[in-house]
Amino acid sequence: MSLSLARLRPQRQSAAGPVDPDAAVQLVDVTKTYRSGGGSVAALSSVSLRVPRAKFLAVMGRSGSGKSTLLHCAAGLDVPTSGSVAIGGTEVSRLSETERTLVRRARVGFVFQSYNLVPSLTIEHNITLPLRLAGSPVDHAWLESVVEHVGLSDHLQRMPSELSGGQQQRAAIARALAAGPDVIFADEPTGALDLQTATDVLSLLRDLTSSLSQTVVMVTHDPMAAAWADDTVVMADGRIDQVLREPDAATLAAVLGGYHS
Ligand SMILES: Nc1ncnc2c1ncn2[C@@H]1O[C@H](COP(=O)(O)OP(=O)(O)OP(=O)(O)O)[C@@H](O)[C@H]1O
Repeated sequence: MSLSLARLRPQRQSAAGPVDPDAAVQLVDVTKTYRSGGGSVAALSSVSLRVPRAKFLAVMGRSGSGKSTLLHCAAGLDVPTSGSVAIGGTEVSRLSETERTLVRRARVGFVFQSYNLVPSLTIEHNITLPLRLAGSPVDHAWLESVVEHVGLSDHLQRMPSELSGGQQQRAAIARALAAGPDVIFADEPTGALDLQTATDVLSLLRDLTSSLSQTVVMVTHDPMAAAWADDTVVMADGRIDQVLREPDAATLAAVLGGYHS
């Protein structure tokens, strides 16, 4: 039997409650437990989170607080032990691995600290790779606008090694945007960049939410980076401990400092 996205249309009801079709991402009562050394670790405990469309959300918290686990579950890379995760109204937490892969390819973009571009492909082919993997046609008008948006129109035929770190990260952002995803997950996207280049990349992510109504969820340790987001959730011991609305970097640094003492 072939799988198609048509079969994975948005649902209105999930085992954990109603799915909100207007949310880009919705977690309801998500728990993730890992077995570890004969015992178990609760990496996420009863996490509920709704990320509206066109929001830029930062996720912070000290090491081990559950940020990566949250990102992996929210992006459909992993399934929760209990609770539900919906992306663009489709409950991914109850799909098979193959179905989740299809949803991810069509609806989720990823940006990583290390860019993860394929070194042997041109920038153009890197950007269109997710579309080709998904067997989707390349919408050239959309692609042109995305490439222009990230400022790489003159670099499409170059190889990744011929670009600066900031340019490579902008190519990775274009790749994440190419399929018109419900949400882009960015994991420490500026961790490898100098301050000015990091500022350019954060300004671009910020701009995507306003000009393209793109939802972005960014995990970061850096209060300066998180300050570019609309809101910041602070994780502690696998829970969302605080939600800060439009905090500035100084407020975030002070709040984060409290978790390290
Ligand atoms: N595969 C795994 N097996 C066992 N325990 C795990 C696994 N993955 C994560 N954990 C544990 O779950 C908890 C949350 O880990 P997670 O990686 O989500 O934290 P984090 O906030 O992303 O940390 P960091 O900032 O260091 O990346 C930690 O106690 C971690 O040791």
